[in-house]
Amino acid sequence: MVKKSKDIRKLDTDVDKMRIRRKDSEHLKVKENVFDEATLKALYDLARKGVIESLGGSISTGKEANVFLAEGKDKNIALKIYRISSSTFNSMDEYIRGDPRFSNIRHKKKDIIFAWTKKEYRNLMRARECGIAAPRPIDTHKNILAMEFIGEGDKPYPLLKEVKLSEQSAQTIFGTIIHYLEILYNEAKLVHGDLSEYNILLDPSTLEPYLIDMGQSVTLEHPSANDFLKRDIRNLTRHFKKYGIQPDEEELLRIITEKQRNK
Ligand SMILES: Nc1ncnc2c1ncn2[C@@H]1O[C@H](COP(=O)(O)OP(=O)(O)OP(=O)(O)O)[C@@H](O)[C@H]1O
Ligand SMILES: [Mg+2]
Repeated sequence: MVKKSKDIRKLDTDVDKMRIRRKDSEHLKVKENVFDEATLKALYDLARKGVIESLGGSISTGKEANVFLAEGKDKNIALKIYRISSSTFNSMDEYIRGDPRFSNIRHKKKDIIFAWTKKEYRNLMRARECGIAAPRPIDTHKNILAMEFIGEGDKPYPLLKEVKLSEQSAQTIFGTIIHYLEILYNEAKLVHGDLSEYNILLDPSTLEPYLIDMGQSVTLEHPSANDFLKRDIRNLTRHFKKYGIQPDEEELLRIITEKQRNK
């Protein structure tokens, strides 16, 4: 039998704590369908590499992925684990097909999910490199993305959706987000593609908005990039309307895309 390192044994205990029952040495029955055998193996790999020291609690259970708090090298990290049995993977396929960076992947379900996870890693990296506030990606392996934890202590920052703002703060935050969209478009050459009050975390003390959930973000060559951008703008203006912010969506689109059009 392969000897397990201390860290991995610790991970084992943590996984047990999360009510994963060991059926036999080969099969592990999982809570909420998160840790199938391949995912567990991927978690072990990341533990062996020193990326994960222990697993914390669940932060979120989404349509395609679960997010967990984890302990990384002397700091908290967020682990986004895409479900291999995701039912919405057909829509992932659609986003990846139009993206030239992924033209050579075999279109097998698992490969698509792994490519999607890598895509989120790269998108976050590109956004960060251009100065956008977004979680710093730490590592990606199979269906797991390890990234900087955006929060205070063990508590993630609230979603923009959950925060009640003064009109003045709302105006500032809206301005920052539009500025980020412009940088994302012109420098990172990306469109977020699922931007809304659900995919922005807000630092309550500095009011810095962090863009998250960039798996579906596409490069400008994607045939639907401009439609996605229009939708992102529409979602944002819809949310900010309650603070009396009512910009012309066409005008925002023009501002964000201006530099590219003049090239
Ligand atoms: N880096 C992070 N730090 C802290 N909390 C995070 C981080 N990333 C995600 N979260 C939390 O987890 C939630 C879900 O994350 P995210 O939006 O990326 O996935 P999702 O919406 O479940 O994705 P999908 O809809 O594609 O399944 C977020 O709303 C946020 O509360
Ligand atoms: Mg989300």
